[in-house]
Amino acid sequence: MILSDKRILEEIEKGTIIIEPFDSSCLGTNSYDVHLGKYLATYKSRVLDAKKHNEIEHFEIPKDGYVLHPGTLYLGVTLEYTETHSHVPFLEGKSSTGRLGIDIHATAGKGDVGFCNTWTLEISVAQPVKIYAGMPIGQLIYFVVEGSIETMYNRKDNAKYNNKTTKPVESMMWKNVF
Ligand SMILES: Nc1ccn([C@H]2C[C@H](O)[C@@H](COP(=O)(O)OP(=O)(O)OP(=O)(O)O)O2)c(=O)n1
Repeated sequence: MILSDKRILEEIEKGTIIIEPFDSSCLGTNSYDVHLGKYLATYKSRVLDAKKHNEIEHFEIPKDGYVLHPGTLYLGVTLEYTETHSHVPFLEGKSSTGRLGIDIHATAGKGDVGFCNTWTLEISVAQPVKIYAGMPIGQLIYFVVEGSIETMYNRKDNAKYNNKTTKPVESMMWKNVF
């Protein structure tokens, strides 16, 4: 089950969902529109190694926009900081960004109950496209979770992406043992 607009508002009033900044005009019928934060990042190395810490460099999107090109993975970040304490949040694209050939996540759209942070976006494009800080970039949808939870994401010792930040965060796959 996915939360409706009214239900998302009720959860915000209860404090089980936090979205900062929040603007009720960003509520869709059963979603909330999120926006592109001002920082992007790219990996320093062209060849990535899943076992190693691949470092990134951050840069600010200029006021008059920044052109993304195919063949490069850009890490972006939502302007919105979110907390979700009782539902499973999912980050999805928007039809309007999809129609510009912009993908906002490579494979990971799911969030965890207890996730408290901005969302890192794994952005790739089908053809060159100029993007702007503050543009609508995706939407959050909230699923009802079935069953009780033993360990919330923000209580997990090995939660990799819960350190509060306004910048995109690189892959922490290197912390996995394999
Ligand atoms: N595009 C995305 C998708 C998810 N997340 C956040 C919300 C999730 O709660 C958190 C962890 O996502 P995953 O469980 O998919 O990631 P991992 O399994 O790699 O990390 P961990 O071991 O910390 O669970 O990252 C994000 O910032 N950007």
